[in-house]
Amino acid sequence: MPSLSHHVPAPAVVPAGTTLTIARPDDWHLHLRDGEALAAVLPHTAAQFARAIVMPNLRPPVTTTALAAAYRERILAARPAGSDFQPLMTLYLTDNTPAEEIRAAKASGFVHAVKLYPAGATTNSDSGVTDLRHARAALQAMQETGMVLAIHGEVTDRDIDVFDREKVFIEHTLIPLRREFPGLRVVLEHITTQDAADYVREADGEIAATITAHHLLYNRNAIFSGGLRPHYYCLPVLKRERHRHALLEAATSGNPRFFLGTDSAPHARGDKEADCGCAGCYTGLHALELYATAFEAAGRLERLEGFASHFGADFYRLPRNTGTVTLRKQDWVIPSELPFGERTLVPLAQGETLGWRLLG
Ligand SMILES: NC(=O)N[C@@H](CC(=O)O)C(=O)O
Ligand SMILES: [Zn+2]
Ligand SMILES: [Zn+2]
Repeated sequence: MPSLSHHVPAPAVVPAGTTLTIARPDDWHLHLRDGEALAAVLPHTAAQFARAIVMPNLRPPVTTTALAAAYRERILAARPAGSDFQPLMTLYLTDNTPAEEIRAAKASGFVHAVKLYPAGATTNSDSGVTDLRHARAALQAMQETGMVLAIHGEVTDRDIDVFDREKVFIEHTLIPLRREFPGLRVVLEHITTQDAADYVREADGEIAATITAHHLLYNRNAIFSGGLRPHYYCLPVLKRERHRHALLEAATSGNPRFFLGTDSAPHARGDKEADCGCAGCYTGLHALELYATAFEAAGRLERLEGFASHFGADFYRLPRNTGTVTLRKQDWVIPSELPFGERTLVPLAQGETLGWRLLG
């Protein structure tokens, strides 16, 4: 039986040829990069999603509404002919973000979230927040205006084991932050642990979480299967099977606090296959098909639409999309690499057979 060889096997339950039609989905966590990388990856996302929350971790980062406006124009200009894809912009929070910048972002109508990267946590996070005390004025303005705070939830302390950084962040940073700003609207991004799923399900106030396809399909064995596999390395890193299982349970539960965010994070092949390889999995090409594979394995395909097409828009207080997309149960082989400007890009599960295909 064809399957993704490093993902945890599960019986296919749907016969070949079956179709699944859902409302047009959105991606609530996406890296589009800039320049020729943007041009290479945007057509994939635009074919899959109506809108996406676009992460601001460019070099230099998108720290102001003016920079976000210019980036938005570059994305719109890079769309394939006829595409109505809409980028939803974000600002990169720093130690020095003034409250007025938050108010300007809110007033713009095109900035939908402010992103917290703890300094040093992940790709291009060196301008991130070193101590949340420095960001108090901005956080206060976010709470007042209803601006969403999107969080990369990992501590950066070198003494904390890399597999524990999300859990420790929730205890040491997120809970105190939400106690100080109980009205802040929070999305905990790309959750990877049972601890995060339990916290988001049970916490008071306005909180939600995005979940990637790769964290639903793989546990940390995928990184070490027969050798070191850099294309399965992302941050927060894949965790144990019990965590994958808890994430799959959350994503397919129908709870509107959990919704789709691919965290598709393209890096050129040579930047991942390196002495110090970059973190990030590229799923922009085949995100919906990967999610459908995970939901099918859980026996919950009927819950994909809420997760992919309804709950994120509701949380962000945006209208749900009109129109539909259709997936068909049909085998196809994921390309082994894709053009990426002058370089190449390796999609997640390259060369393997995927059992769902988005009809164009
Ligand atoms: N997820 C990743 O592994 N990498 C992301 C950054 C991020 O989302 O933390 C990137 O920009 O490459
Ligand atoms: Zn992140
Ligand atoms: Zn990301």
